[in-house]
Amino acid sequence: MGTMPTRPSDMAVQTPPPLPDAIALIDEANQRSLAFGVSTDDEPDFTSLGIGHLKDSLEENRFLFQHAVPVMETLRGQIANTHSMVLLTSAQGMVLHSMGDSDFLEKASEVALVPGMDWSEKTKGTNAIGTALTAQQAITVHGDQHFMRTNHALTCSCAPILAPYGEIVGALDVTGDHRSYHQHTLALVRMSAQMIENHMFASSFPKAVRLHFHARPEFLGTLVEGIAAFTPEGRFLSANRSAQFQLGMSFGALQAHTFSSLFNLPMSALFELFAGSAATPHQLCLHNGVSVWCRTEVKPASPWATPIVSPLADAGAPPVRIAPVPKGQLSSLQYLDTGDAQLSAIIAKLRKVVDRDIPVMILGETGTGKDLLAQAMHNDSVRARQPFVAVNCASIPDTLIEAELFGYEEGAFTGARKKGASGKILQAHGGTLFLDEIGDMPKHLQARLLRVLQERKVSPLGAGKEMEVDVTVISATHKNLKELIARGDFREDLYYRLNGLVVRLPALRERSDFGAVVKKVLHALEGNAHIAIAPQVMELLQAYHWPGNVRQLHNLLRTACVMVDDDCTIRLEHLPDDFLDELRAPMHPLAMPLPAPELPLVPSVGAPPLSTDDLGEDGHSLHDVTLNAMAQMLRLHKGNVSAAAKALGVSRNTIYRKKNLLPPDLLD
Ligand SMILES: Nc1ncnc2c1ncn2[C@@H]1O[C@H](COP(=O)(O)OP(=O)(O)OP(=O)(O)O)[C@@H](O)[C@H]1O
Repeated sequence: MGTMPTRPSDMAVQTPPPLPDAIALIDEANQRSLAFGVSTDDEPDFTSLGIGHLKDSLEENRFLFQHAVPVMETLRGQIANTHSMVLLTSAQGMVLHSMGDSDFLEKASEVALVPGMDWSEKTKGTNAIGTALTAQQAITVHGDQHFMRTNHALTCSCAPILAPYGEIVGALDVTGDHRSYHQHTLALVRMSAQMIENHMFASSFPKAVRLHFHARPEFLGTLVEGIAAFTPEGRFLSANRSAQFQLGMSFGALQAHTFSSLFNLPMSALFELFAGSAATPHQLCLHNGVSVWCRTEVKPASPWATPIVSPLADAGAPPVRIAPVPKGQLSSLQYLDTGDAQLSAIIAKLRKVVDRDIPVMILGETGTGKDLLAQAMHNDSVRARQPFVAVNCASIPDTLIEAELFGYEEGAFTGARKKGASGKILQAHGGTLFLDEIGDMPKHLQARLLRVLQERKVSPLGAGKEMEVDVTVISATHKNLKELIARGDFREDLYYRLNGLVVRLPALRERSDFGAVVKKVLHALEGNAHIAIAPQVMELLQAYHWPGNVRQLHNLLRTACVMVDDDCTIRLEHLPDDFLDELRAPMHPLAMPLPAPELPLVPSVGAPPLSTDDLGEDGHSLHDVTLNAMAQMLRLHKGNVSAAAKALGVSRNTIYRKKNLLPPDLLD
């Protein structure tokens, strides 16, 4: 390091103390920042790239964008109310898309954290986005670790995203107020980046032989399974991170291999093995002697893995996200009718309009089940076998929404794909078009949408011709459209076109069937229907105000189900810390003396960072991270529970309680 100043300010680093690896990365980044001529006192640069570049970059990164947005939405749900935002960037560090807490979004725009801005180290010095992209690894850059003083109020965790052919295509970042720092954020960001990678992988090799494998059969179909793609002749095409880890080889090294050199089996034997049922896993032996469970079936691990593409979708284009037909029990209006009088009345009304070509508008707070209700209506209609296409108007940037909705012809604009694209309205032909967050539809497109609804014809950009389209339209919003109309932000004629029947879903706190909803959610969380809830916890849950409604309940129960002990009962100690903290807060209406929290279950300072290969099952819950931290520490300490517990800052009993959830043979 020589005598070069390696820190951007003379202030001491505040919380969190960085891991040694991170210190080295930040030192190197600071040296690069100096070499680039960035000054610690530079002001945020709002002019660097501009909107023209953004449009081109969005078009260039369309595939990444489509697969990242649904994951970003999930991540946003997990970090809701933490004064943070989720950002997607290009491989060069340009912000492509952002979403998050509205109060923080406002502040973020003051430090140029908005789409179109460049966060490479060249312009911003050390920062999580630029540094993760340069160092090609996930990192948290906190407070005054940022090179520029103007960014010292931020805490940022970022992970690069790899394309199916191994190159970095972008980065996923969570940035927040430095006072809202949380140790789990980096692991969440890593898992989410890996999820995006797996979704891109799943839609990249439709004709290849895809092998899903893991040493433990229960991990097949989860975020941590290895996926490798081969040509039908057995030539290696690609492998995700977990596959590379399990096969013990980098992407580059794998390229010299074939299916038979990696799995000790000729390709023909693989076809024979799975001839009966591709869904049944079989055990194979890897070239390194490790035995793994495999399947070749392309099972949708998520809504994005095997999208239903309507006959009109263009052949060569990366598939768009089309909302999945939900699982059996989630599929009907009857399923959603769980005894609340308001909801029953709504469902009775909706039953009357199904198949009557009456546009339905669903109002309701976030997480009340608007999307689910729209899917239920579709599934109960004669259109059930046709596509259900969901468009979230809030998550598509203004610059892309026109092309996304209406489609475009070859060469319609700079960067347009060779064969053009059909657009989501045409993709919904014969089925249902669900326009979520319709209040966010840009004003200039409202008139075009109105014409489509009135004339039942679409003209893709640059096509110069109209195509007939037959869709049932369901829209939803949590905004007050009447207010938007009064402000001139929403067209009144479109409003009247969409509101054939308007229903307002009650907030969870207003519902009288809380117990039934809890049961339904536990049921929907596969394998957890048998889990009970202690009366004290049920009372607390019932009295809570649930700002995130059923989504929040779903997330909380999913976490609690992972934490339960052998008696399968959710007690207070199984609830997430942030939820208990909220209840403990003196200002909270339910504030009550709850037992003190256990120390956080994260690796102590100096412990190695979590590896994505050790991450938990569904990639959504903080407690998966907890289990993985435990597994990693146990491995590191060769199964010594005392040492692992000490490193994690928890009691030995905490680890023993999770014994059944940890990989076998880990505990001494
Ligand atoms: N009745 C229910 N039973 C089980 N799960 C439900 C129910 N209603 C909603 N959920 C779950 O809650 C979550 C949120 O539901 P959904 O996406 O339909 O809400 P939303 O109102 O459309 O939210 P947003 O306005 O934020 O888009 C989903 O995980 C969904 O499966």
